[in-house]
Amino acid sequence: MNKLRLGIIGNGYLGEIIAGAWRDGLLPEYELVGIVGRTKEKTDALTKEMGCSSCAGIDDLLELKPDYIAEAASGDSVRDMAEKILANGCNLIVLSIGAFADKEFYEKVKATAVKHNTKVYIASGAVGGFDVLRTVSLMGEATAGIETRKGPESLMYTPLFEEHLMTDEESTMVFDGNAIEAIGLLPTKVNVAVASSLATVGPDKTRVNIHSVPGMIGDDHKITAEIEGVKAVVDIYSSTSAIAGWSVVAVLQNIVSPIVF
Ligand SMILES: NC(=O)C1=CN([C@@H]2O[C@H](COP(=O)(O)OP(=O)(O)OC[C@H]3O[C@@H](n4cnc5c(N)ncnc54)[C@H](O)[C@@H]3O)[C@@H](O)[C@H]2O)C=CC1
Ligand SMILES: O=C([O-])CC(=O)C(=O)O
Repeated sequence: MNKLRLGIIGNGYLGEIIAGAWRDGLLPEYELVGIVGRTKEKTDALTKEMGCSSCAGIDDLLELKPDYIAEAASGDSVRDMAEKILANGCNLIVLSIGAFADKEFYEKVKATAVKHNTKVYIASGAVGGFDVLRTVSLMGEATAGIETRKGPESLMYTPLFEEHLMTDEESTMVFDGNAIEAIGLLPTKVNVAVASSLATVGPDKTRVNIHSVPGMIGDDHKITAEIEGVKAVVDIYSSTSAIAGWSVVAVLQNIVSPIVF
């Protein structure tokens, strides 16, 4: 059987995890054809290791006729490339889901996918349980929210950081708003909030709280979706964001598996 052709956008931490899983034989139904990166030297080194093409941009990658592209780059890359990818008959797996907090863009992406018979897969990223969260949200007028806990160091260089957080002994709520506001303030750190909101009641209606927890390493995300008589809580702690890269590997396995989780 012909292998499905796989491309990756992003040559960083998560892109390397996806490529490494392919190299290590976890995705035998796929051929990794190319990786797009912004830094040529780094992309060349990674693609040499993988034995695939080094691509300077999305056009180079699309010339290789991929069936699936996994994005592990940035919100801007999704904004710039998603429609082009889908219109070229290629399916897209997204990690920088924050781009979809923009309803108009999200709707355009959906319409492009429908028109070209392609699909967008929202990877579970650093969280998960979208199946049950979505199920509960279908059952009635749900309320949904996500509470994120992280150490103060990981808030440095963001608008939420304040020096006292580094010496505080108690945890502090540093953000209370919706998923649109959250991704606006932290464009690379709360994709999980936007993904959870898309699975439930939408970015404008999903409540997001972020707590700075002294000494905490990694992130804990607790997502709740609730209607009268049913409550789902999904709580995921991870010391690094590697789980997000692995979630793309899980999507790619689901796509070819006779059993879908
Ligand atoms: N959904 C989720 O739960 C999570 C999502 N993420 C998101 O995944 C993405 C990747 O994260 P990491 O691998 O940790 O970041 P990283 O910074 O290690 O790697 C990203 C790489 O993509 C490249 N890149 C950025 N924009 C590009 C573009 N337009 N074209 C080509 N290459 C581009 C950068 O040069 C960089 O090497 C980020 O947007 C991050 O916010 C990260 C963690 C969890
Ligand atoms: O890794 C995490 O815990 C969450 C994250 O960066 C994101 O949602 O973008």
